[in-house]
Parts: sequence; structure tokens; C-alpha cells
Amino acid sequence: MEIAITPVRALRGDLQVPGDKSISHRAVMLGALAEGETEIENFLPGEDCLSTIQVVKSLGVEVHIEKDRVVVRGGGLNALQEPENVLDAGNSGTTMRLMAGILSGCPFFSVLTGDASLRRRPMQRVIKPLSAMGARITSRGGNAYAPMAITGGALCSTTYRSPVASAQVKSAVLLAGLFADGTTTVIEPARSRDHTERMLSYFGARIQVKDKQVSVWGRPKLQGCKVVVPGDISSAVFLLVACAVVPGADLTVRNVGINPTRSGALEVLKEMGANIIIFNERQVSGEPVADIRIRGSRLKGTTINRAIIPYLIDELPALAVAAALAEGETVVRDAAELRYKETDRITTVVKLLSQMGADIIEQEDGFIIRGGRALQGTECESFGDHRLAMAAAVAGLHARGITKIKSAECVNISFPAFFNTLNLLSVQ
Ligand SMILES: O=C(O)C1=C[C@@H](OP(=O)(O)O)[C@@H](O)[C@H](O)C1
Ligand SMILES: C=C(OP(=O)(O)O)C(=O)O
Repeated sequence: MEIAITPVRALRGDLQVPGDKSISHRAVMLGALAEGETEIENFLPGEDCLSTIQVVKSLGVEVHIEKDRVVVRGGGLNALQEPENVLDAGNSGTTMRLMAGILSGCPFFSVLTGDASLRRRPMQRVIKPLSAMGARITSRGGNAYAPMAITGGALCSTTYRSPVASAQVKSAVLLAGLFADGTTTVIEPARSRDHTERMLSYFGARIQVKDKQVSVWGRPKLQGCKVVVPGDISSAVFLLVACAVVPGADLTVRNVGINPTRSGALEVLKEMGANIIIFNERQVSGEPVADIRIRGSRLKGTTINRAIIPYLIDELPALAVAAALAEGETVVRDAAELRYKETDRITTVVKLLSQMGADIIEQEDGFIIRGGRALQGTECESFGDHRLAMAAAVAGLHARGITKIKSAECVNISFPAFFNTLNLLSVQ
């Protein structure tokens, strides 16, 4: 599907974005491991989370889905059954890596695979600690890439010092730790998003968090419960950036997750001069939630580096567009992890924005953008990467002429209503 974006004169709205992708995945997985019924409200019916539902269904778990309401009927940690076929995680790194942790604890054989993008992403980062806990895992490329064949069961608890700040690695080990006797601990170089710890505790597991160290006690009795998923800040950020530089723009996004391990983009946008107000702060199912209002202003360049990178890694394509529209230089560094996402997001962001006329230079671990050049509408590739397609659309709203985005249907991965939402907001 090709989408054409025309420049926008004003943006106005008061809306919600769909449920958080990271939290939706975890609610289905923990629901599958819990006893009794888990009711998930505001679930993200995007392709990635539907892959997670498919995978847990193939393991014998009953799941009912009706729009954004999902009911999971789990039978406890020992109730998952050997799947009859290969498990397909589609485009979703979260599904593959977190399910690898769960399957490592299950005493049967399973194979996890995914689409061409996912089969190029590094899996050794989970295979190594899970094998050290006792899972037997073999995979393509000398245990580097999916497909991954797992024979699980009889795990030992561990203390794992992860070389990367990755919530997927941390979560894979913690989820495997549920199946082991004793306490499993993960120590990270920097704190990654903490939804797994929060939700494990919400379902009744014993969790201890000390700075960059998280421990889970093995063999808990997880209890099915109701989870209300907050709106996805990673989706909201595209709309916030779309409005940030438009004079007179006024947008309120309600019910957005503002977990501090996810909301670095709000800090950066404020630092760049965006007129953002966060209000109605509250707690929903163990996660902080708020409403966010942005009004158009002028942005200036900034530096985004190590301390904040884990808290905004998925927002960097959107922030790169903000930087191209800002006055002055923006430097993004210490973000080499971007190279291991659905695409190599350093290369694809640089390709997209240079094609549109921005002054952007690729670095090994990020990019440098000298903002303020007029953007030019063009025909661009999404490379099948949902966040790149949305970044292209937001840049297109601020470019001269028409921007055509190829394979734009990939927005269905995380934000199926993205283009409709942009239409609702745009005053042509
Ligand atoms: O745990 C999660 O839900 C996620 C963790 C991050 O990946 P890493 O763990 O590779 O940093 C993030 O980029 C991804 O979109 C979702
Ligand atoms: C990297 C992402 O997701 P995943 O790793 O789950 O594919 C993303 O949504 O930007």
C-alpha cells in the first residue's frame, strides 16, 4: 500500500492512542502463565501483539479477542502444551525474545521463527543466558538468528549480568526464572523499560528491584486479573512531533503511559522547546498514566546520549524528524542498538531524511542533524518498518509537495489507525 501525505496547515485534536505494545504483549503472556481469567482492556490489536496471541494459543491457552478487549484463560505455569507446529512471531522482537524465555522453562520441544526482518535480528543475546540456565537451544547462524529450536525444562536460577540494556533480554531471563527454583537476578548496564517487573508483581510474583538489578523468586502462583493497558507513548510521540512546530497546533492525547523508563522523548521534546503539559497523572494497573497537551512552538537542537537513550530508543525516528524541523544541531549518540531493530534505524532514518532534503550525517552509534532546512516531499521507502513509515508521514506533513510512502501498511504493526488519526488531526 502506498500512502500520499500532503502538507498540513494546522493540527488540532483531543484523542487517545491505542494501547501500549510492550504492555499488551506482557499482559497476554502473564495471563497465559497465571491461573484463571485475565481480562485485558485497551489491548493493542496491532500485528505484533496478535502474533503473541497466536503463539500462546498454539501452546494450548484459550484466548478470546474482541476488538481491544482480550480474555486469556491460563492454567498456571505448568499448563502450556507442546505446539504442533512452528511458532511464528511475525515481525515482533518482543514476542520472540520473551517467548524464548517462557519456552525455556517448558519441558517440551518448540521452534520460534519470524519474518525476514526478525530472522536478521540478533538472538544470541537471549540464547546465551537461557542456555546457561539449562535450556537446550540451537538456532541458525551458529546460535545467532531465528529460527530457534528450544527444548526447555529443568532450569536453574541464575544471576545474569547483561552486556546490553535491553528489556527483552531482561524479561526473557526473568520469565525463565519463574520456572526455576530459587531467585533469578538480572543486572543491566543501564535500566531498561520495567513493564515486566511491574506486571509480574501485579500478577502476584515476588520481585525485588535495586537500581539496575531485578530479582524474581521462582515458581510463584500467578493469579489471573484485570489489566487496563495505557495508551502507547511510542505511538503518541509521532502525533506530538507532528504538532510540535506548527503555529497554532493544539493537541491533547489522553490516557498515555508515562512510565519513566519509557518517557524520555517527552523530556527531550521539552528540552528542545516544545510546549508540553502533562496533567491528570494517575496509576492504572501498576503503570503511571497521564494526559498530554502540546501546542505548536519553535524547536531548537539538542544532544541525546547514553543516560536517556534506553528511555526513548523507539522514539528516535520521530525525534529525528523533530530535529530536522528544529533550529540548530541535534546530536544522537550511544544509540547503536537502533541498528538491531526492524531495520537498521540509523541507516534508514538517515536515508529517509536526506532524501527529503535534511542535513543529516550517519555516525556509527547515531546521527547528527543540522535542522532548519526546508523538507521536500518525495517518494520514499518504509523498508517495512512501522516506525520509519510513521516518521516519513510526520516529515511529509511539514514538507513542500507530496510525500509518497511505499509499503505503508506496516503501521499495522503498532498503530493500525495511524493514517486515519493523522487525517482527523489535520486541518488542510
Ligand atoms: O521489551 C519490550 O517490550 C521492548 C524493548 C525494546 O527492545 P530491546 O529490549 O531490544 O531494547 C524496544 O525497542 C522494543 O520496541 C520493545
Ligand atoms: C523494536 C520494536 O519492536 P520489537 O523489538 O518488539 O520488534 C519497535 O516496536 O520499535
